[in-house]
Amino acid sequence: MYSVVFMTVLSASMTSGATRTLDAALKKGSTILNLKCVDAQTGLMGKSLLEFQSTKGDVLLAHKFGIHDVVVLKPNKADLGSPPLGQGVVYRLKDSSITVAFDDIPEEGLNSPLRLEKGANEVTYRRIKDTLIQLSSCLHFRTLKQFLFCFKKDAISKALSSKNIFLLHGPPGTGKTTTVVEIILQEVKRGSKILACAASNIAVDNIVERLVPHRVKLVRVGHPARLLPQVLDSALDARVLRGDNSSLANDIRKEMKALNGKLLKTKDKNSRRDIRRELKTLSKEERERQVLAVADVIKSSDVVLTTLTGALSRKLEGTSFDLVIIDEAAQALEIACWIKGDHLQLPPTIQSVEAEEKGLGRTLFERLTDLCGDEVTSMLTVQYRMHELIMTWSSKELYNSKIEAHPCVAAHMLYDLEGVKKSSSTKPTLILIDIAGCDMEEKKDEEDSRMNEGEAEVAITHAKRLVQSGVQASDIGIISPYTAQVVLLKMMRSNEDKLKDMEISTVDGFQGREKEAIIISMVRSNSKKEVGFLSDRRRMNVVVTRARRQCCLVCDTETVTGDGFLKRLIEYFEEHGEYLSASKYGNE
Ligand SMILES: Nc1ncnc2c1ncn2[C@@H]1O[C@H](COP(=O)(O)OP(=O)(O)OP(=O)(O)O)[C@@H](O)[C@H]1O
Repeated sequence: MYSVVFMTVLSASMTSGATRTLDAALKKGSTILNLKCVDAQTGLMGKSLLEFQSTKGDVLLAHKFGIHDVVVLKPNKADLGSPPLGQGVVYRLKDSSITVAFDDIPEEGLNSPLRLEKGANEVTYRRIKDTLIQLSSCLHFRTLKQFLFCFKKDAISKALSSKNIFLLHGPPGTGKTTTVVEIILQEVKRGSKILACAASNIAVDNIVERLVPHRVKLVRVGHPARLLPQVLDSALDARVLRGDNSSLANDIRKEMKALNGKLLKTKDKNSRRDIRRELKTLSKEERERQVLAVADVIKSSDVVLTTLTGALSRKLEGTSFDLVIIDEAAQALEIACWIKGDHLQLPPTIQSVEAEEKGLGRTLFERLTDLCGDEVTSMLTVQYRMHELIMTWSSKELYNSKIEAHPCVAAHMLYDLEGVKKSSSTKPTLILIDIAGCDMEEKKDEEDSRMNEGEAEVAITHAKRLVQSGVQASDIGIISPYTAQVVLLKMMRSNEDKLKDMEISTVDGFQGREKEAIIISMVRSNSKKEVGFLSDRRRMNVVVTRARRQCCLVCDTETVTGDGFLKRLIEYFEEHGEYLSASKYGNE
């Protein structure tokens, strides 16, 4: 019964985001029309990188494509539901071009006008659906009642000695990821082969980044265009290229590159067919070599890291593991994981309201917590990230005041960092910059995401002041819950050379990560006091607790205090931090 409900809601979740007409897709920015292919290269570990530009002018029309998005390529005039020429992942974006990584170069149609559509990740969908079918015949939740739950001081030894399932729960900064890394290191020493997964690519990359300095034999399985640049060296494709089979595969790729170039220039139909045939043969040969090379890399790795759905990759078929670790399990769809997390941080992202209402939003982590009641409410309580003032709001609001700050971080200040001066910008731990009454109303973009230009300017100004006081740009992060605001902030950053290493992202891009200084741009500013999903406690909990030494909140207090939860947040900042009006925080 449970699986039938899931199957229905899963389909609902897949179809709810679909656009019904081309006009609507254009309006939503989920389609780019009138493109021509201007370059084809073999790169990024054997993928075909095709660059597209507008047939009409220099700059691409406004769109909502982002790096890592799954896209499909179609002839310009094809019907909305028609089969694509190919499916790929956005690899590079410029104002005037978009580069997509394809597994294979599309066979036909590259010489005619083209369009790109944002696509659903069908591989993920198919894998989840297959898993659900398999689970429906063998799922017995009650057998999961036996598991361990413990405090961090015992966490590593208990995890190492537990026979079946071990569940680790901890509020922000209490060292869950650090503990997972330590467990992996110790298990590797004991000769275990480990599969480490998480719901999102970024959470997997966090573990890879922390393991790399320990020189563990590891491999990160996943599409290279979707990985953080810092972990590309550990990617399966990179390791395959460094393997024994790689020199032959390299020669094949060089040949393919030359042929791809020739294909673009050739007009004669027969010659084009011959080239395509040759490319097909080469591509097959390369793939066979790759299968062997991939098997070698997986076999020789002690730790394999991938997303939950990536773990169902054919590349891992036939490999067995001694230990499976699921990081950020509280953010994972139950179907996707069969355990570490915090159910008071980000929940899974679900597109369909119907799917969420019918139970897709519930995670295995929550289910286990509920099933076992008080037995499982123990949690790690000492955190090693935040100044006490930053931590206390989250602790009181979400964890019954149970979190403590370790003395090594409880009073650490921004100006304690090497090279940072004590200034009016670096002295406060909490800053509230109020845009109320400053004529900085929110706006909607074409896809209904919200932005606030005035607020973005204030956030950038504060970041510049921090840098002037000696804070490294790479130690600063700006988080906004709205994608349109993130895009706007990134555009503003591109004009500020000194801020180029500052990270700007939505909340999801920051889960599991931290920065010395975090600036939050809340965006909402309207007379109706509408706050949308800002009132999601779990989301705001993640945002505030990414900050180690300073948390700066930029918002319209008149608007956001319309919500009781946000009102308490504002009052906390007013009471314990520095209050400034945006009018006195002029642009520089
Ligand atoms: N025992 C420890 N001693 C000193 N520092 C620690 C210890 N454990 C963790 N840390 C540091 O505390 C910070 C937070 O750790 P970590 O990222 O592992 O926490 P987390 O529980 O996974 O956080 P979150 O869920 O909020 O992302 C990191 O900077 C980490 O290096």
